[in-house]
Amino acid sequence: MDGEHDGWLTNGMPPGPFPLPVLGNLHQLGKMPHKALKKFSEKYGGLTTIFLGSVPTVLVSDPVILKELIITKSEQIIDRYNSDSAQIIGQEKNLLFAKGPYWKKYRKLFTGAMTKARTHNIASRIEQQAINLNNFFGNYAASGQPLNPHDYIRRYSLNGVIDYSFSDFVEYESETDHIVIKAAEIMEEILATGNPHDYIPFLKPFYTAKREALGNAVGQVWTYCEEAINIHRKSLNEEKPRDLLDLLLMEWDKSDEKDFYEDDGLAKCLTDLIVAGHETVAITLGWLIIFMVNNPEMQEKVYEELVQVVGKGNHPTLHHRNSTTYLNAVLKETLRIRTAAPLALPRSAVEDIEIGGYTIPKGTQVLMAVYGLAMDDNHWDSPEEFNPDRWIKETSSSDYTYIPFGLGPRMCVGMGVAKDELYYAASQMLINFKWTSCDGKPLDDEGVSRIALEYKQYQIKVSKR
Ligand code: HEM
Repeated sequence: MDGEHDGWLTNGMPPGPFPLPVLGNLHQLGKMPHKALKKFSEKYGGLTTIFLGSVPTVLVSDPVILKELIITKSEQIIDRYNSDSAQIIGQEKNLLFAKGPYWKKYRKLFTGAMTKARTHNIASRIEQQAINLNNFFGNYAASGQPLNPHDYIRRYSLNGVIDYSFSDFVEYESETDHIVIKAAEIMEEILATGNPHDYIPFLKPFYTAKREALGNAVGQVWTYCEEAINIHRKSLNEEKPRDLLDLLLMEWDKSDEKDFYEDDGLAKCLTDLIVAGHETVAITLGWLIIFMVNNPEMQEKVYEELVQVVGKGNHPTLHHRNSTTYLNAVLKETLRIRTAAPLALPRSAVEDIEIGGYTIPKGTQVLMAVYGLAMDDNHWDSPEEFNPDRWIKETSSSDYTYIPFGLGPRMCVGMGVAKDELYYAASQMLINFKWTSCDGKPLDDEGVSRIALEYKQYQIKVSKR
């Protein structure tokens, strides 16, 4: 079947808006691309072709087609699409952007080590970071000053990853020149705004300085990870693994494919945990605070549930998670309504794929409409409403319409860590403090669209319970 680009035939690809030379449809995405893309899906259907500059891209927004493509045909869509920036970040040697058998082998190593991390209670490192964050908020509450939580929740999410992975962390109170914080900030700033040369290759020469800055920042994190590998290898005690890196070295040692792995590849994959795990968790916590401030009765309900399950003066732990139904629903709803990765991460068609009566040609970039699916009123009652009860009443058809961590064999490898980090921080923050707006008005809940769907920074009052 031929798709129509508003009258323009696309050789069997799904329909979509008419693309301009050079720009493609970039000019139609505006300041909120996730919303513009949702409108395209509504107009053209569950498979829509758009051109991001010169990059042909298929957006998948139908849950049935999504399941067929990402689960049933998973091998045909397992690779990532590598933009120029992605190439700089990973050189196709990292988990985020590598392809084929290389990716599979490193993914196996990480999945194995992360599963073992559960039995060795490595998540207790994250718990300690949540306690440190709350001690910091405690000092702030005592001062009575308005708080912009942005920098501190970011530091928590970074600490969560580097403590869990390397037994390293930075203090909340101090100015720090920790190499990873500086490098992560540079990387995120460069990536967040999007890079036109990723879509319009002839612009590359105009972005030399930016490309070099990205390469230098990521290079510093590789060096940090390589040094951590050396130190861990010398001090590893297999009886008492301290963190994820210890467990990775142990998995490597017992692997049938021991000779395949290299320090260079491991360092690049470890770098991903920082790149992919820092902003995403911090942004989700930032949104959680907004929705709790704007819905004081829900905040109160979470508090009461925590007091009942955990007891006042006690630290919530993962053992309490199964009993805090309402808090779990609040976290799920936050990840639905303001998902940090509204288009997940781009996949690439490994070969020509026949689906839904159309062809997705080999090499085409494929995006999952994470935001579009989560906000589709064909699948959700009043999707624009923050309503944790929808998860308790189970009235939603959430299977393939709720995919904040992606789908299939290439879904987020850090999902378990992310959920632990979110639970620890949220439970501590909400049992210990009351969060209110400074002027009694609701906080902005629209946000700004950068590479992630970010909140606008805000100030709030935090008072001790
Ligand atoms: C709220 C927090 C997070 C969200 C919403 C999120 C979301 C995602 C999504 C949508 C993908 C792409 C999945 C796909 O293609 O199907 C992904 C991949 C990935 N995420 Fe996360 N993530 C989060 C936290 C984390 C954390 C904490 C880590 C590390 C500890 C992490 C590490 C990764 C890595 C390494 C990949 C690439 C996996 C691969 O290609 O094999 N993420 N994440």
